[in-house]
Amino acid sequence: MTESSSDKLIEVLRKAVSRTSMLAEGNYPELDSVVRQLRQSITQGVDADEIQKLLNQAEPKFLSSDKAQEERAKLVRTCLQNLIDVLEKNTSHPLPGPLKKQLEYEIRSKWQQSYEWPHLLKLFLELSQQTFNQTDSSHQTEKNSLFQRLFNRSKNTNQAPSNDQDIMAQISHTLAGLVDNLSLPKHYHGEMTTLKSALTGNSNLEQLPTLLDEVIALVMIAIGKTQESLTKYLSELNKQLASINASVSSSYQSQKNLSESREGFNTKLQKQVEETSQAVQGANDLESLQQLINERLSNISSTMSEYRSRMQEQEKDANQSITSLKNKVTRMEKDSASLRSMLQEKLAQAMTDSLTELPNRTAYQDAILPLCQVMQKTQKPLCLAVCDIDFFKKVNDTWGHLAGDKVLSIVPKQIRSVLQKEDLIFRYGGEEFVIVFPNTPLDKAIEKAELIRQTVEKTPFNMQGEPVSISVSIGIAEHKAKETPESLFERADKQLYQAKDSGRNRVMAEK
Ligand SMILES: Nc1nc2c(ncn2[C@@H]2O[C@H](COP(=O)(O)OP(=O)(O)OP(=O)(O)O)[C@@H](O)[C@H]2O)c(=O)[nH]1
Repeated sequence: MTESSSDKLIEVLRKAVSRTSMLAEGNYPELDSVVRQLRQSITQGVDADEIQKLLNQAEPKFLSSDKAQEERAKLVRTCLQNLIDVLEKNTSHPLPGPLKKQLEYEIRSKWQQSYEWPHLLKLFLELSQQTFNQTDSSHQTEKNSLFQRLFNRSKNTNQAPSNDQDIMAQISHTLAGLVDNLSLPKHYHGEMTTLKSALTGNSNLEQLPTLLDEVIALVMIAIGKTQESLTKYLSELNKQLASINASVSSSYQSQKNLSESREGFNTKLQKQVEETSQAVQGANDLESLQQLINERLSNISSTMSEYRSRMQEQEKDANQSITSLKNKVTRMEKDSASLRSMLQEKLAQAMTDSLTELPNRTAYQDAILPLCQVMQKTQKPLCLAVCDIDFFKKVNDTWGHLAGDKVLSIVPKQIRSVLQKEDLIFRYGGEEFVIVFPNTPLDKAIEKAELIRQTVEKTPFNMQGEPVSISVSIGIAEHKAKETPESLFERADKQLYQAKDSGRNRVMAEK
C-alpha cells in the first residue's frame, strides 16, 4: 500500500469509528465513557499504543454488553411466543391462520433486531383484533367474550368471566417481564416503574390495548437510538443549510457594496472632471492654468488609487466568501449523498426477506396496485399465482428447522429459473410465495404455473442422506377490470385451497 493510500485508509477508518461510536453511545450506560474516550482519542489523533490500551480496557465491557443484548432479545422472543400461546390456548376458536403464520415467521426471523420489536408487538395486537372479529362473526353466544370487550368496547358491563381475567393476568405478566427487560435511559425509569405496576396483577382485559400501546411506546424509546441519530444527522444538515444561506447573503452584500462604491467613484470622478473643465475655462494665464490642472489631476489620481485599493479589498472578501460557500456546498452534497444511500439501504432491507433474498410481503403490497393499474390502462392481462409448499410442517418436524430453511431458500430459486424476466416473485410469508405474471392471459399463466410445479417436483432434495421430494400447490386468478388487488389475491388464494383440498401438488385456476 502506498503511503498516501494508507493515510486515506486511516482517515476513512477514523471517520467510521467516530460515527459508529456516536451510534453506540447511549445504548449501554457502562460503555458510554469508554466509547466517548475512544472517539476523542481517535479524532485527536493519539498514537496507536494509547488506543490499543483503551481497547484492552474496554474489551470485557463490549463482550458483556453483547451478551446482555442477546439475552434481552431472547427474552423478547420468548415473551412474544408466550403471548401467542396465551391467546391460542384460551380462545375457543383457531387464531387467524395467515396472520399467525406471518407473526411466527417474523418472530423467528427478526427477534434479534431490536428495531423490529415494536412492529412485532403491533402484529400481536392485530392478531388479537382479528381473533375477536372472527369469533364475533361466527359465534353470537360469545358476545361478552374477551375480545368483544377489548376491542369493541361493548356497553355491556357484565362482570368478566374468570377465564378472561386469567388470560389478562398471563398477558400482563408476560408484558411486565418484557418491560423489565428493556434498557432505558435513566429519566424513563419512573415511567417504566409505573407501567410495570399497572401491568402486574392486572386482570382488567379492557385495559390491554392501552397498556400494549404504552409498552410499544417504551420499546420504541429503548431502541430509538438509530432514529435519534438520524434526526441529529438531519439537524446537522439543516445547520449547514442555514450557514450556506448566511454566506449567500453576505456574498450578495459584498456585491452590493462593490456596485455602490463603483457608483460613488463615477459620481466623484465626473464631478472632478466638470470642476476641472470649468476652472480651465475661467483661467486667465498659463501659469495659474498649469497649477490648477496639476492640482485637479492629483485629485483625480488619488481618487482613482483610493478606489482601486477599495475594490481590491472587496474583491478579496467576495472571493473568500465564494470559496467558503463552495466548500460548504461540497460538504453538504457529500453528507446528503451518504444519508441518501443509508436510507436507500434501510429501505431495501425493509423490503427484502433475509432467508430467500426475495422481495417480501411489504414489497408485494407496494408493487401490486400500480402493476394492476398499468395493465388495466394498457388493456393487457395480468395473472396472480399463490404458491405454497406442501406438507412443509412435516419437513420441519422430521428434519428440523434448518432443513426447512434450506428448502425455503432452494424452492424460490427453482421457481425463478423458469420464470420470464418480467414475472415477479415475492415471499408472502412462511412457505407461501406470490408470483405476478404481467402481460399474461390466464391459459398462459396456467402453463407457466404447471412448469413451476413440475420443476419443484423434479428438484432432488436430500435430508440427512435421504432423498426427499417436495411439491407445491398453486392457485391462479386473472385480474378483472377495476378489481382491487385484495380481491384478486383472495380469488387466487381460494384456488390454492382447492388445490390443497384436491390432494396437493397441483395447479388450479378460476375458469
Ligand atoms: N423452517 C421454517 N419453517 C417455517 C418458516 N415459516 C413458516 N414455517 C413453518 O411452516 C409450517 C407451515 O405449516 P402449515 O401451515 O401447517 O402447512 P403445511 O404443513 O405446509 O401443510 P399444507 O400447506 O396444508 O400442505 C409451520 O410449521 C411454520 O412454523 C421459516 O421461515 N422457516
